[in-house]
Amino acid sequence: MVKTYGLIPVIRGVSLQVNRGEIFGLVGPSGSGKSTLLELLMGIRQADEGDIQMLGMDMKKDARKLHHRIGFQLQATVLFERIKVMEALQLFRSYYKKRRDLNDIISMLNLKQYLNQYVRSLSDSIQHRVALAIALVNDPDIIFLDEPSTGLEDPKAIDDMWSIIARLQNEGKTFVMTTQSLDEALEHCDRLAFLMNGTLSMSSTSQELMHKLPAGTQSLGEMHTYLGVHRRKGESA
Ligand SMILES: Nc1ncnc2c1ncn2[C@@H]1O[C@H](COP(=O)(O)OP(=O)(O)OP(=O)(O)O)[C@@H](O)[C@H]1O
Repeated sequence: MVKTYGLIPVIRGVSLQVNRGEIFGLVGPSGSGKSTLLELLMGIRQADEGDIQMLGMDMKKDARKLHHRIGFQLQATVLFERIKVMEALQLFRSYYKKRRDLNDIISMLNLKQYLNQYVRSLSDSIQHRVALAIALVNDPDIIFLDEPSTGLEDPKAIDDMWSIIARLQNEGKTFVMTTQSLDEALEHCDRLAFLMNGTLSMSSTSQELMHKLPAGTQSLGEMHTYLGVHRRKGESA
């Protein structure tokens, strides 16, 4: 895929495959093009070049059908802050024919006590749970998450989020997520792809990568230094 904003190329020829049932992480620093790539995959933006096949369908030809089979949690939750939690869930659920049981979503996300509260009155971490709940209303096969732990300062909230994602993966759901955190990606994603200036520098399973990385590699900067050294030597990382 290629995507240019005006004259500025943001995605410069990315090709990737995500396997059904896996948690796939797009890792990269701020501005590397992660959100844009995610938005292309979700069909929110159109690629200038390239095709997307998903669930046996073509994103251009079968966009409407595909939209019913995906869910997403973007970084901003401002869209629905002026309504109550239950109203937001019912509203988004009403857009779809296939729907997940609302009580199941409410109990999985532990939202019962907040249903009659305005979204804007809730803490960031609860708003985050509401956004994830909304991503589930159509019982999607593929769930896209844009930096899901950004804004969650409480470690318990982050652990809870990953437990919910693990439970959904056990049901067979596929996740495609972006993150700036190498640690988080290594711990929770089955496979990773590294995005830098709109190109993929590598994709690998987390297991393989953990064995290859020098002990103590923690940051994305160290990771890119490692990849750069290997590329200069003509080796595959
Ligand atoms: N609608 C737009 N019009 C023009 N440029 C844009 C637009 N959206 C993003 N960009 C630019 O494209 C580049 C990639 O942005 P993108 O948000 O995809 O990166 P990112 O890796 O997700 O960054 P972050 O982690 O900060 O969200 C940035 O330089 C950004 O300023």
